This record gives sequence, C-alpha cells and structure tokens, in this order.
Amino acid sequence: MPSAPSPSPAPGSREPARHDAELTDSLARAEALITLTPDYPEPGVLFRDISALLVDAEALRTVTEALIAPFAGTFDVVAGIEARGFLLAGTIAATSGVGMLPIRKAGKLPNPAASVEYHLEYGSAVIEAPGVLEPGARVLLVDDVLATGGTLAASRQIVAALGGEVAGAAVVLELEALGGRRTAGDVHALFHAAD
Ligand SMILES: O=P(O)(O)OC[C@H]1O[C@H](OP(=O)(O)OP(=O)(O)O)[C@H](O)[C@@H]1O
Ligand SMILES: Nc1ncnc2[nH]cnc12
Repeated sequence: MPSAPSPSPAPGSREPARHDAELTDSLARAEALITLTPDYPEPGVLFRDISALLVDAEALRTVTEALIAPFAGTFDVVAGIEARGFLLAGTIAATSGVGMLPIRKAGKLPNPAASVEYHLEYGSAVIEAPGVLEPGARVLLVDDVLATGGTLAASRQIVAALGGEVAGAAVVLELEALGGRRTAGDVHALFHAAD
C-alpha cells in the first residue's frame, strides 16, 4: 500500500477529506502498475519495472506530484540518474518549473566534472555529471527504485563534488529487504516492497 501522503481529516470529522481519499486511490492504482519479473537481469533478482506506470497519464501525474510534495520550494534543480531516473526528473522539472541535471553512466559525457563508482544489486557502475551547477544550487535527487542505496549515495557525492547541496532524495519504490536507506540516507519513498 502507498505510505505517503497520509490523509488529513476535515475539521471536526473522523473521515479523510475526499481529495485525499482520491489521491490515496490514485497512488494505489499507480503502485499496482509496477510489474515484477523474477530472475531478471540475473538469477535471484526480482525486477520491478515502472513502464506501465509511465505510460499511464494519471499514474505518471500522480507519482510526479507525490514525489515532490514534501520538497515544494526547497530545490532549484532536479537530478535524474540514468536511465530510469531521467524519466521522472523530466516530469518533475516541468511540473516544478526548475531545471534538470542529468547524472550519466560513465563514458557518455565529453568532460565530466565528477565521477563516482558504486555497487548495485546486480553489479557495479560509475556515474558522472557535467560541471553545470551554480555554486550552492539545491538539488533534489530522483530515481525509480531504491535497492542497495549505492546509486543514491554515489549521486549525493556527485552533487557535493559539483558544489551543490542535496535538498532531498525521492524514489517511487523502496526495496526494504536490501537496506538501501542505511547507505543512501534519508529518502522519500512512495511505495515499499518488503522482499
Ligand atoms: O539502490 P541501488 O542498488 O543502487 O539500485 C537502484 C538503481 O538501479 C536501477 O538502475 P540501473 O543501474 O539498473 O540502470 P537503468 O536505470 O539504466 O536501468 C534503478 O533505476 C536505480 O538507479
Ligand atoms: N530489483 C530491482 N528492480 C528494478 N530496479 C532495480 N535496481 C536495483 N534492483 C532493482
């Protein structure tokens, strides 16, 4: 079940306001669109795919708004982590009226200003970013899945190396069994999977 945001009752009422109930339903509908594929990309991994959520206009809008809800007015730039994080950072940038910083996988940028190696549930990788941030820019990090937390932790290092400040981190789905929050720090997660 979605965990955020929680419904706020109308004054003098024990019932949630209708718009909050609708938001909860819409989030539950979005969560149900996340598909599970066993043994992908390697044996033992249960892969979560947000493609069906992305292609659904209502689900995409609801998830975009819920990802930024706790951070309104606190960030100047949204950073998306290649590749799936790009998709959400794009919608957040358009919705929030801020710019978007692409954090790329290694070898895609001509002159990376920062580079960090990290480990994932299935392998290791290097991310890089261009030196385009204003000093002190407040950056919201966005990704689809929090698993081991290696990607978000590396992204925090990238933002610091660029001279920015991390305003927060938001993901669609947290895989709790992998303990990523211990590595990635505080993360706003819309949905939680226990396994
Ligand atoms: O918490 P972690 O263990 O670091 O894992 C989470 C990361 O793994 C996936 O990306 P992946 O590297 O598979 O790249 P993709 O977006 O290009 O598919 C996902 O989109 C996150 O970025
Ligand atoms: N199980 C998983 N499903 C989707 N993306 C992931 N990134 C790391 N682990 C993942």
